[in-house]
Amino acid sequence: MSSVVARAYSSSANLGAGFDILSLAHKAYHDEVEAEIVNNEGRGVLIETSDGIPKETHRNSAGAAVLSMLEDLGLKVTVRLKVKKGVPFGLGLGSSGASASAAVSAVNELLGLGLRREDLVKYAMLGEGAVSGSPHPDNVAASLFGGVVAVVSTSPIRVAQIPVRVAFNLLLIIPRVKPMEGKTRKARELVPNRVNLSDAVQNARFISSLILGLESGNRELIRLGLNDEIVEKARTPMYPHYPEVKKVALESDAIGVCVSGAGPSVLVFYDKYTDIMGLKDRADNVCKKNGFACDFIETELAGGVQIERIN
Ligand SMILES: Nc1ncnc2c1ncn2[C@@H]1O[C@H](COP(=O)(O)OP(=O)(O)OP(=O)(O)O)[C@@H](O)[C@H]1O
Ligand SMILES: N[C@@H](CCO)C(=O)O
Repeated sequence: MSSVVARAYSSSANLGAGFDILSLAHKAYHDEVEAEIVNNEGRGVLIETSDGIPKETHRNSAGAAVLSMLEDLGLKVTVRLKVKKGVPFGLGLGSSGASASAAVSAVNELLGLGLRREDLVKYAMLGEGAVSGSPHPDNVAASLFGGVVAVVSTSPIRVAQIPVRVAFNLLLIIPRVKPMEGKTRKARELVPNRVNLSDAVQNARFISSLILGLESGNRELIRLGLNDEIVEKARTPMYPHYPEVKKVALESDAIGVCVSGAGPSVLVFYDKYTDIMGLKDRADNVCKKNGFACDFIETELAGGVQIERIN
């Protein structure tokens, strides 16, 4: 019985003010999903995993994503997905998105569907919706495309890859805490439906600054762009450590800092001008002051989803 294995990397979404828009993939962690055909009698998705995530298809981001794909394309096939988690979940590292991205890519290859990556984003984000209550495209766009991406349209899906003309490294500051059940769902409930025009304009300025800074290699524009007047502020109760972690990181001359996805992890952009050792010490003290230790993962931009092997 043939099978296809796909690998998708972790991601940090909501770069600066880019809530549901700007995201990047990093090599910190990855998921692997193996897809195989069980039979051609009926439509179904079976989940095999021993990594602490739901085995029910509709509660698993990978299963829900693939089922939406089979239903939308009218395919009568039952597939099995063996999900091997590498991305820790519930920490803002795009874990549910990585599984969904790897799963739809493996099935696309397995069934020879020839779908474009935008099509795969459409299905993978439905997998995200099964987990967080609302389909958001940013994590899966980063895991599928790689690099830094902007989801510029959701109907139809359009993803722009942002050219990065500046050398930077990434530091993930990951609280060593028990993942909150349904963390992203709860975080999305905190986002206001109505905002002040002044805050919306300020966030548009931040997004402009971030994208222009990445494309031009302007360090100051990147730092300015990694701010958010709306979502990060609304969600601060979920990560009270963040404002002070950001403060000490900038005092250590980080390029810029933002919350990774829906948190609680924090993403730091840094380079040769950054006192990275001092930054980690200071951030570690802040975490301890908040009652928990943190892991510090130095990483870099990752590519998009990869078909690892076809058995
Ligand atoms: N394939 C999967 N991989 C990871 N988590 C999954 C998966 N399927 C369902 N889940 C559930 O989703 C939740 C984790 O997803 P959640 O969106 O809250 O955080 P995350 O994806 O790890 O980070 P982010 O904030 O970047 O989205 C957990 O409750 C987990 O049980
Ligand atoms: N944009 C999503 C990303 C989750 O990682 C959210 O913040 O809800």
